[in-house]
Amino acid sequence: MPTAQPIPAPARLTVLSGPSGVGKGTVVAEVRRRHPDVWVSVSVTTRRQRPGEVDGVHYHFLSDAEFDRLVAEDGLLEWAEYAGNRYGTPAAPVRERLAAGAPALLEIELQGARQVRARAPEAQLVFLAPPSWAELKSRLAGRGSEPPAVQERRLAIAQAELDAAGEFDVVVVNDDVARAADELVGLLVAPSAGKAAGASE
Ligand SMILES: Nc1nc2c(ncn2[C@@H]2O[C@H](COP(=O)(O)OP(=O)(O)O)[C@@H](O)[C@H]2O)c(=O)[nH]1
Ligand SMILES: Nc1ncnc2c1ncn2[C@@H]1O[C@H](COP(=O)(O)OP(=O)(O)O)[C@@H](O)[C@H]1O
Repeated sequence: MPTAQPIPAPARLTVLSGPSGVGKGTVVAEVRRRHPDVWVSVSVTTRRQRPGEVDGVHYHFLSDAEFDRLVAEDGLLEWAEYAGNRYGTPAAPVRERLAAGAPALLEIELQGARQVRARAPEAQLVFLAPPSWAELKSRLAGRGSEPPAVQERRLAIAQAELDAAGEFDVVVVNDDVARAADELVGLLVAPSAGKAAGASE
């Protein structure tokens, strides 16, 4: 568990989580298409680069040793192992962004979201949910970026992630990309409405 300094408050930090294949990347891309000024953290990962992914844009792709070094240096705001690879949020860019009073968006998995909650209780946690389990399976398979065994592994994790949706401040259902992007934009720009207005029971 990282021990770097706490994030300055009250700047708005939003975390978007949800199971693999639910459409996090697609919805965030739509938000950025409409609002290029929305800043999204670029994570580091030890996962292998997929075709079409650009180093430094989609992720910073690191070796295990490079990732170890960042952890040792306390350079990550949070990090987690997911389906056999490690992923983490570089702390400095997020801290700079928030210190400047500008919103920051992290797209990370459940363990990382919990770490952010522990370190920055004022952060807004948003869970992106699929309209149904069948639809989640078909999106993950339809993307075709992982072999079936990896898809199965991600679906097993997805079940646990869906069970944790109640820990989040807001649940956004990704039934339609444009609608879900609208809802996310509303949460990003509302100064503090997310936690109060969107809190799920
Ligand atoms: N904790 C944590 N999770 C991350 C980070 N970056 C990405 N993830 C999550 O890692 C999981 C796997 O990401 P990826 O391999 O890109 O697959 P995809 O999101 O299904 O396309 C997803 O749930 C991401 O949201 C990070 O910096 N920290
Ligand atoms: N609202 C939606 N309706 C139908 N398909 C979607 C929707 N959102 C995303 N998808 C598709 O689902 C697949 C997984 O989306 P992706 O953004 O890669 O998910 P994640 O980043 O959560 O793993 C992609 O093929 C994407 O085009």
